[in-house]
Amino acid sequence: MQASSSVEGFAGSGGISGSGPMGPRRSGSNAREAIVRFENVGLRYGTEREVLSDVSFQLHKGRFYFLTGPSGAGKTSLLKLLYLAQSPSRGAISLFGEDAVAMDRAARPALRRRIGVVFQDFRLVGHLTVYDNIALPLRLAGVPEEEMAGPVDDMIDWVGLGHARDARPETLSGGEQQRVAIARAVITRPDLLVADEPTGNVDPDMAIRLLKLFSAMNRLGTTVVLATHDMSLMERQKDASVMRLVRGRLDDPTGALRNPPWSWGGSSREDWA
Ligand SMILES: Nc1ncnc2c1ncn2[C@@H]1O[C@H](COP(=O)(O)OP(=O)(O)OP(=O)(O)O)[C@@H](O)[C@H]1O
Repeated sequence: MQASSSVEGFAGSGGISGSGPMGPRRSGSNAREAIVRFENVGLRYGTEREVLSDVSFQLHKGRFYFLTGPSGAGKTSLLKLLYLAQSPSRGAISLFGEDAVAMDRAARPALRRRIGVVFQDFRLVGHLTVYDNIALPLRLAGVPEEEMAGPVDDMIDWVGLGHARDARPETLSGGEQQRVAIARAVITRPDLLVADEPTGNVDPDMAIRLLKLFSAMNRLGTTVVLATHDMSLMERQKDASVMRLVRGRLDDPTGALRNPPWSWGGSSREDWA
């Protein structure tokens, strides 16, 4: 994995130039557009302690990011903030240049349609076939049936589910359901793809194949954020940047967000799994 400056942890108040919380990009940052900005974001469920604290970073258009960290560190919670399923308890979030916190609820669906999501628990529609689950986002977007058939069948073949095209989700294995969820998330070529442990239920060969799919989308311009514990995936995607959460905070004591974690002094690859 290359050193990269495209994830810019700027925890605390000193990192951003400009006036407001969504002010101009700080000088010297990546020339690519920042499509996501978190600043001092905190999240608390009910009256519990914060599960995310002082989370600040930018994601740049067309880049590939891994989000890693121990179980319970807050990865799913951070992704929920990204795809607008959760509002922060404090802090500022900007998505595609829009203030995602202050935004009118009615404006959210339009923004949400630009984001493809692979949920950890898949969330397939039980009464629809594999084909219809994958076609669903295209139908919602008003794509004519005759235009969608080719791309949906190509996608079904790509994720190796040609044999299950007309099957219902309950008849599929966990790994097969996961592949349907991935195909559904990417079929619209979203601007931002958010995937929560998308290879957690498949064998290593299929994990590599799915990573190639994410990578191909990324080359077409989709910004990818992939939460995973899988070190071998992170090693394969050489140009990706790594964000690591530890107990709800982005862990960047020595610039790890800009450098491959396993080249980080004193840590072994196993420390990052
Ligand atoms: N809806 C909720 N209500 C209350 N607490 C929650 C809720 N969702 C998550 N939490 C808590 O927030 C913390 C972070 O959970 P989260 O699922 O975001 O972590 P994670 O890093 O994705 O974990 P894993 O790798 O096991 O999926 C945990 O302590 C969890 O118990």
